[in-house]
Amino acid sequence: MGCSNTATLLLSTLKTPPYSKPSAFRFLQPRKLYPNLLCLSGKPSITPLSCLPNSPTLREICRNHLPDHVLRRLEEVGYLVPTDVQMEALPILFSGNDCILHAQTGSGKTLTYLLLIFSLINPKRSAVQALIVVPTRELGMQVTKVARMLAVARHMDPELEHKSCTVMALLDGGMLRRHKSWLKAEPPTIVVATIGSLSQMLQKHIFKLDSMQVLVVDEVDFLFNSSKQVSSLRMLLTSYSSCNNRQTVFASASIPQHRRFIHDCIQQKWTKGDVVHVHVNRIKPMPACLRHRFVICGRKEKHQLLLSLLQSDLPKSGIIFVGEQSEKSKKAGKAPSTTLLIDFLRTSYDGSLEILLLEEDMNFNSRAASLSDVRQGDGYLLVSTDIAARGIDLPETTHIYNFDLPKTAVDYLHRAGRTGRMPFSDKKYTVTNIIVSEERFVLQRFENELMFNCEELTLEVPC
Ligand SMILES: Nc1ncnc2c1ncn2[C@@H]1O[C@H](COP(=O)(O)OP(=O)(O)OP(=O)(O)O)[C@@H](O)[C@H]1O
Repeated sequence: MGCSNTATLLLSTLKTPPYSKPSAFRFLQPRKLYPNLLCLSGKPSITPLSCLPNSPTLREICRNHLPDHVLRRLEEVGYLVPTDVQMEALPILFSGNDCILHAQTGSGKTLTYLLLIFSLINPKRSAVQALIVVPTRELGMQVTKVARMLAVARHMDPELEHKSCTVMALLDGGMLRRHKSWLKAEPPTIVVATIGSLSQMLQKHIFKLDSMQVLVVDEVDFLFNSSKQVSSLRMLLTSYSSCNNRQTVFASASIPQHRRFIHDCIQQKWTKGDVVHVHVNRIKPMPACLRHRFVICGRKEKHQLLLSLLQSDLPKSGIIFVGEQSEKSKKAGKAPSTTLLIDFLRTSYDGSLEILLLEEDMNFNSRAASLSDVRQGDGYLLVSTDIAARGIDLPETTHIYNFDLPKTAVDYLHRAGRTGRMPFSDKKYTVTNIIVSEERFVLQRFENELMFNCEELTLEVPC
């Protein structure tokens, strides 16, 4: 495209909230309702707790709880300094408490709960000792990869040298028959599962939870909100296992109505009564490294505008979020917006990034292929629906584009959080919303709810 596009930043009414003090501290806030309940809440801080002078290393926090070979493995892969959520939550988890990990996207919740698991499992025992429940196959594959990365640590004790812990991914779209034989022959130490596949195994009594010491539910708010998954999840939490026999961890960057949720956890016996709510960056849920912008245009100009943005931003890698196709549009036989956008980009985009698609309607193999291409390539533009919005960790992503606005503020938070996933980097990452003028008030609502500021960007639309 030969036309120039000059980006001019307009309107930057930065909100300066009274809480943005550059101090980092924590406080204990006992709840009236549950005197035993601890709520650890880190106030927003410019300096992360983990970067303050004299803050402990990850090894120091984990020293008396993790075997030495796992500690060494952590350092080999570069996990030296704890993130804030790791620093706050690990001592609580190691002391045996159930925990609700409530911290920003990209803050390191996965490693937090995995370190608890590795502190408790005994590789000599042939039984499933930890279960991690995730909402999607893609997130399950990612968590499995991190768990296996820790599991390859070689034991120094010659008796245990060849007895490393095993990690099974029991995910929708997998080969359940093969898993069945594996579970019967030699149960894995850790299972990462989607609720559908797990429930099938539990119903057929192929899989028992008698020896489970840790149960983790990742993206817990999403699972409780999903009409397809919630009843199986409740069964897992109460009928198939008892909170007294296990340590329970719920994790998410968003737990709307968290007091209500904690109340339910205790009442329904999903957790023990002294569950601790670790709430990091309580008042500022959106990572500070994200810069948010919006561009207003007509509906028909969106494709061209996205192209102009890609040409001026030059992302290293980016994710373009598109809304799900409505049932009405499907029935009318129309092509989904994802297909239209992919076709447009493949013919008009002349940059170096690979254009890839990820959406729910693709079969599991194509979905896996897209993600593996994303991880192996030199740079990508991933066009996706909200299936990529939760948990997916692609640290190379520098730009997020909301080609269609998400439905809720929580969805916005998770989409935006697919970038800015380098805990100790001081780089800035960009989230851009391409909206029509009537959507401005929706975006404003998200800004108010999530306490961030979105700047307007005016582009000279190409002729
Ligand atoms: N202590 C650490 N040091 C360096 N990098 C870390 C550390 N802990 C986690 N990370 C990295 O931070 C990135 C984000 O971690 P993770 O995927 O656990 O985030 P999360 O809190 O689960 O985010 P989300 O809510 O979006 O799922 C990962 O790439 C991970 O490898």
